[in-house]
Amino acid sequence: MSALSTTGLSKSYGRKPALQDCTVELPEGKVIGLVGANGGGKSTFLGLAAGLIRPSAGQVRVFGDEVRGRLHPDASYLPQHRPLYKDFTIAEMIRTVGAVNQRWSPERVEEALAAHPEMARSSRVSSLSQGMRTQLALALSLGRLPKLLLLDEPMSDLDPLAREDFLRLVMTDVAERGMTVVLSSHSLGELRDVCDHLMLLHAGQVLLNGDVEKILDDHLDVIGPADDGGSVTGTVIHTRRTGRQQRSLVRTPGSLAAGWEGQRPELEGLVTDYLRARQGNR
Ligand SMILES: Nc1ncnc2c1ncn2[C@@H]1O[C@H](COP(=O)(O)OP(=O)(O)OP(=O)(O)O)[C@@H](O)[C@H]1O
Repeated sequence: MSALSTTGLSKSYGRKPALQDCTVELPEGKVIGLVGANGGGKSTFLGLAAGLIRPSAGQVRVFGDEVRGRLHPDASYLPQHRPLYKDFTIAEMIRTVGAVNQRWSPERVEEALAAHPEMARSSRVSSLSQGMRTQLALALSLGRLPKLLLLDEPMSDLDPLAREDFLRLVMTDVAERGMTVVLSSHSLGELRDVCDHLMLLHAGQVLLNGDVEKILDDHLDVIGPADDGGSVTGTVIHTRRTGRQQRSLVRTPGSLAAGWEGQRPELEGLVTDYLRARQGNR
């Protein structure tokens, strides 16, 4: 079964479409990287999956159950603005979230915070740095022992060591409990290390959705003479010309003509080429 599936899912704010006719299946037990340019629809997609945003059309299902205006009991959602009460202490926050969740593991919260002795349980949320708030919010999300964890740009305010700790915590639950993670990020380098599956959104449309290795296998970076573009077979996603050479990202390439060389693309370059093709060269 898919952890998360959508059918014809659309969301408009007024007349402005933020997500258009999105039909995807996101596999269970995998780490799914949700990427795209600013305003591409990533937060909207995650908000819809969490039941916090009402669709304009279409459906979202989590483990087969239609999401209707509330978070699925097997899901946790960490939005970009961390959902914490500023006047509460850390201990009060943990108790409060624990009290409203039937499935709750205070031990998991403590494990998640163990690497941060500086976060005294008597500290008020208002006194925590942005990164500390993210760590607390993640610990609370993991305390629900979710089967699906939805994370909206979770690492944007973490330092490099905290990012490593963050990913290690999440990957432990993926490995030990088969948790599925949908993780939006602008840092493709970071995603490359942890993601099995990639979903690329641009202007509310799904440009790519699939297993990362399969996506990379389906593409080729080809380099050849600038005046010989007609020899390239397959779907050319994006081309750049420099002097007498041209470099193209090609989907489902055929055999290469004489004078051309090809190599498997890197994930970062592939995503950038898809976005450049939509936005014009910059
Ligand atoms: N509450 C809202 N009211 C009106 N428009 C909105 C609202 N939320 C998002 N939008 C618009 O919907 C589109 C998608 O926004 P969204 O925040 O989902 O993108 P994103 O991919 O998460 O962007 P970013 O990478 O910048 O965080 C954008 O054009 C944005 O301006």
